[in-house]
Amino acid sequence: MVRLALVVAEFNRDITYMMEKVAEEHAEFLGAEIKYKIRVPGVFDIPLAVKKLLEKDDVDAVVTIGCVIEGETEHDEIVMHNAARKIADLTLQYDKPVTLGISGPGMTRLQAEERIDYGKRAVEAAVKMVKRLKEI
Ligand SMILES: Nc1c(NC[C@H](O)[C@H](O)[C@H](O)CO)[nH]c(=O)[nH]c1=O
Ligand SMILES: CC(=O)[C@@H](O)COP(=O)(O)O
Repeated sequence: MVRLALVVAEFNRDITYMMEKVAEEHAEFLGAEIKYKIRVPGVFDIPLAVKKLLEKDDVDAVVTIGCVIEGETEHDEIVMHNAARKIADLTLQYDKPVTLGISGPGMTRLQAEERIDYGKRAVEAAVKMVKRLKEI
């Protein structure tokens, strides 16, 4: 059984809550176990939580869930690009899949509501990566 950990950003909680539930439902459908779930204030805060979870021996992969919605400035770009870069760095550093279930940047709230399935996609990718990496 694939053992997952979820890191969920609370910022835009009305949207990330739905992303979280869809992701959990898909993990159950795939027969994967969610061993840990941690909520963080926002997407920018995700990498440290990912690092702590990757250090656990009973975690095969980490799924990140969040939603970055544009404001009046380009702050959304800063949040997303830095978080995404560190997430990519961590997956290579710890040799475990860390998948990106974070929508945005440059996104309106309506566009975010249309992308609730990003968390589901990230669960799918995490399970596939764990299984396929074991084959090589
Ligand atoms: N604007 C969004 C944020 N901003 C907050 C940061 O992610 C972070 O929590 C803060 O800078 C403190 O470290 N976060 C999101 O998840 N989504 C946004 O649209
Ligand atoms: C992406 C965010 O943090 C967002 O709340 C920033 O809004 P603003 O660009 O208006 O400061």
